[in-house]
Amino acid sequence: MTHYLRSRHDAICVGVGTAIADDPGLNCRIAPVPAPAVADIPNGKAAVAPTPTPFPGSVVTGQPRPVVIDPQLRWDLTSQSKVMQLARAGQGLAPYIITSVSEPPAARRSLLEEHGGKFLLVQQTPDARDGRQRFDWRTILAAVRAEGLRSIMIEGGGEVINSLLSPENNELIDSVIVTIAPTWLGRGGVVVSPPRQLGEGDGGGGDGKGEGKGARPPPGPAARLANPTWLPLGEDVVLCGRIAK
Ligand SMILES: NC(=O)C1=CN([C@@H]2O[C@H](COP(=O)(O)OP(=O)(O)OC[C@H]3O[C@@H](n4cnc5c(N)ncnc54)[C@H](OP(=O)(O)O)[C@@H]3O)[C@@H](O)[C@H]2O)C=CC1
Ligand SMILES: Nc1nc(O)c(N)c(N[C@@H]2O[C@H](COP(=O)(O)O)[C@@H](O)[C@H]2O)n1
Repeated sequence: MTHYLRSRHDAICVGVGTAIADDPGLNCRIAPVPAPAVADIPNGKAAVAPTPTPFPGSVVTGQPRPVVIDPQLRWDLTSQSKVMQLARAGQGLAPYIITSVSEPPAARRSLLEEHGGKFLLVQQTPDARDGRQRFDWRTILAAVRAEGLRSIMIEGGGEVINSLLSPENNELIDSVIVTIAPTWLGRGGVVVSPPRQLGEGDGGGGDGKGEGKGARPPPGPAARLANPTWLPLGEDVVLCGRIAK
């Protein structure tokens, strides 16, 4: 499923936490999946949803562009990083690294550019919730779009997914695909639990403990997927849906 989805997007995105933890390849390791021929569709009706064509204007060539969110350049990218080895072997593309470091180390920039990657300089702004300097997802997507990339799969990890699933970003998400495997990941597993929107309350902005005037508004309804589809796939179940409005 992951590689099928990678084959359908111009770009795939992970956070620096994933890049450091996994040294991922971030390439597509299946051949492009063709749309089913009409003759293959039983009784003239599709037994499964037809394979979607890539987004209009997409530059999909079989390999997605890895996009790594690394504001402080914590990822020690070297010529031996898997993504760079795959780029040299013609089995993947070198990453675009979204950073707020205006002058990345010259050697790393040269290495990246020799492989066809680049740094994309993006300014961070204070997060409305905690004041931390963060990238706004609209700015990230605009920077990716300016490179001619028209579709992006946000693959992980937990912090990236939580930040994108924040209520204020819901309108940016076309669809959500979750694979559920019969596995407990344990303490080191990825926890996805985006913040919940506050509901209509008295809005007093108090300490959140009290009742009535001055208390924090109660939480609004929990976020849900609309029209969810559950598909068994081997031992796993794949959940697809759109964010409910
Ligand atoms: N099962 C699955 O499908 C997947 C699992 N994973 C797993 O996820 C784990 C890593 O997850 P996690 O540790 O949460 O790390 P992430 O990969 O989510 O990266 C988090 C880092 O990315 C940067 N970042 C994320 N969002 C923003 C933003 N809006 N603005 C600025 N910077 C941002 C921050 O870097 P900084 O701290 O430098 O500010 C942050 O610490 C790995 O173990 C990996 O195996 C990963 C992908 C898929
Ligand atoms: N196990 C798993 N299932 C998925 O559905 C995933 N999207 C991932 N994602 C991440 O993919 C990376 C694997 O490395 P390659 O890029 O394929 O070399 C790794 O970062 C996983 O955390 N994983």
